[in-house]
Amino acid sequence: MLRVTGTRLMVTRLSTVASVARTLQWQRVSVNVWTTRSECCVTRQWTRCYATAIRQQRRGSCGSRRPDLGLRSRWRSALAVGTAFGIFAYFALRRSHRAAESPDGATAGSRRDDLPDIRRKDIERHKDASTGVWMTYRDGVYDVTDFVAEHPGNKKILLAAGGAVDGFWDFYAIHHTPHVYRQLEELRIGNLHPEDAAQTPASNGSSSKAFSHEPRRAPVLQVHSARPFNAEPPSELLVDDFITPTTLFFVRNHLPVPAMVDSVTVDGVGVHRPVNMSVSEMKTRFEVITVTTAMQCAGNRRREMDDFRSVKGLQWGSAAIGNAEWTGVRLSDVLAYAGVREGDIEHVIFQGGDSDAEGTPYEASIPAAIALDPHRDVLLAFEMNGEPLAEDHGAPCRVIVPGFIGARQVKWLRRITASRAVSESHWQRADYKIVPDSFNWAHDDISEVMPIYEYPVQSAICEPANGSSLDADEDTVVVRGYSWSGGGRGILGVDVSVDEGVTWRAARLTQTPQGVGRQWAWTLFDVEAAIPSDRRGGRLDVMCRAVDTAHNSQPGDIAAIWNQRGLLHNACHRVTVHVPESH
Ligand code: HEM
Repeated sequence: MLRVTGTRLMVTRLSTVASVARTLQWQRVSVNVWTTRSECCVTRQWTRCYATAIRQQRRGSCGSRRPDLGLRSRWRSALAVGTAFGIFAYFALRRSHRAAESPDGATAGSRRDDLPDIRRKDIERHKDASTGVWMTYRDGVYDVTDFVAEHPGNKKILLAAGGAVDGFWDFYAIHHTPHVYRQLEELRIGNLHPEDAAQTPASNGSSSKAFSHEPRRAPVLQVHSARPFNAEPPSELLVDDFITPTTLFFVRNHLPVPAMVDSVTVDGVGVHRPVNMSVSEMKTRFEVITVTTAMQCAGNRRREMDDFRSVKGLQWGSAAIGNAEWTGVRLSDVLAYAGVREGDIEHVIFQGGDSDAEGTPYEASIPAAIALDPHRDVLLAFEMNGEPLAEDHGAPCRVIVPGFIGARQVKWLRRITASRAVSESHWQRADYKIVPDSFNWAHDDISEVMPIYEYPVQSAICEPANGSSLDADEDTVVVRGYSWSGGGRGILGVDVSVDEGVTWRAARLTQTPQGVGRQWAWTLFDVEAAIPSDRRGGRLDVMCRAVDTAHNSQPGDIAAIWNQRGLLHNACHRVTVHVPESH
């Protein structure tokens, strides 16, 4: 990899260098030159590029004539354009560096004067690993070859190989975040040639139709992605109620909300009696129960992990969690009715009604031992907090798997399949997995990595809010937050520190009685702590850490659990507040 930080030019593969050089008709430029990690060396190459272009313009050359790149003519050209180019290059580079460093919706994919123009026909030739994979976004050209294996959306990215991502991102609008723009610009190799830019196909409007079932949402939600909708409430509001109001419950949609269909089928290995039933049939055929359980997105607190070291994914704060009362029928009853027996199957697959641009539905699976165990309280739920499910939460019926990450609790449930293997979906096989730093994306197989199911022990401070200012009249600070552990493990205690972890105080816990091993609901905690006098007029760090009933505690720092998808961030939580001088 050749990285030239001075110009923010990043070229990821030698083959790319060669291809760019070919594109620009630099056949005589030795690729060896490019491997030198010297900024001025590369700058010289770009100088040549401009020089050649200017020479061609003077000659009225259409570019089909190969420029003379012999040593003497190179120097003559460089001298001829030297001064003018220096001034021009300085301002051009400065402008494009700014765009490259912190691209936003306006600057991502905009032209950069420090990069070459590349013709569409050359981009179209780069469609697979043998040629390298290139694609465009607006006026930008990107080499994503090495990124494909690491792409959180897996092979989907190849749909845009050799072409434009713009239309795909109308649908997968989860990409329109500063975070993705930044990653994208790191892969930048050039500009789409101005003559080809006009031909980039516009959106055909199909994404608007796909998103025609989106419901109205509470304005209080902080939106991370509008399409598909992903949002969380302000964390201070989370601790006001033990049961999170539905309108404040975080929403994690991978795909557009589908049209409502009231039918769930059961099929697959060992199914002697295929089932196709509506919610009202479920209610009459099976016992209806209510389970109080927290649900947490596997990406909750990702933003903190990203602050430590960059990760890939939506920048969730600490409120991608909620605690609700879910009413429905036991999955174990439904599977028994269909004739499925333990021993026949290894996994149960859930298919949602939401599907991607190619019509592939969202899918996830859970181990059969969990699905068939009535004590695990896995539900086909049709009510949340005493009301029929809201559209954003899977109406009319969704799966609830207490103690598991949210991604396995499939919304808009259409189909349940008893199976010997896990779901084939990319969300099961390639995403929602944590790989070690040693994982080699080019050679190791992500589908061999264990999927995440249960959540580890977690706690977070919701009040005071990070970055807020305490009241000057107060000598104490009231700290409130939530705690939870996956797998039915309850919370034994939560400790809070206001002196950088030197001393800790036990917080008061608010819990609901649930059976041992079935403690699905969260625990709220609060404590009032004296503000250390030496903090007046400065900042105060407030920390919390929880211990679950299996005596697991939260890791002290992020380094040990950092992973590139930013999943399961449960390191000790810390907020920093300002303490004014007392009056
Ligand atoms: C070209 C550069 C691209 C970059 C830098 C990129 C980056 C990302 C990132 C960071 C995510 C994680 C989002 C999250 O879960 O929070 C993601 C997810 C995804 N991407 Fe891309 N992507 C690219 C191209 C594409 C293309 C061309 C497609 C489709 C044709 C695509 C389809 C998807 C899908 C389906 C997901 C999963 C969404 C989900 O599970 O919610 N991506 N991508």
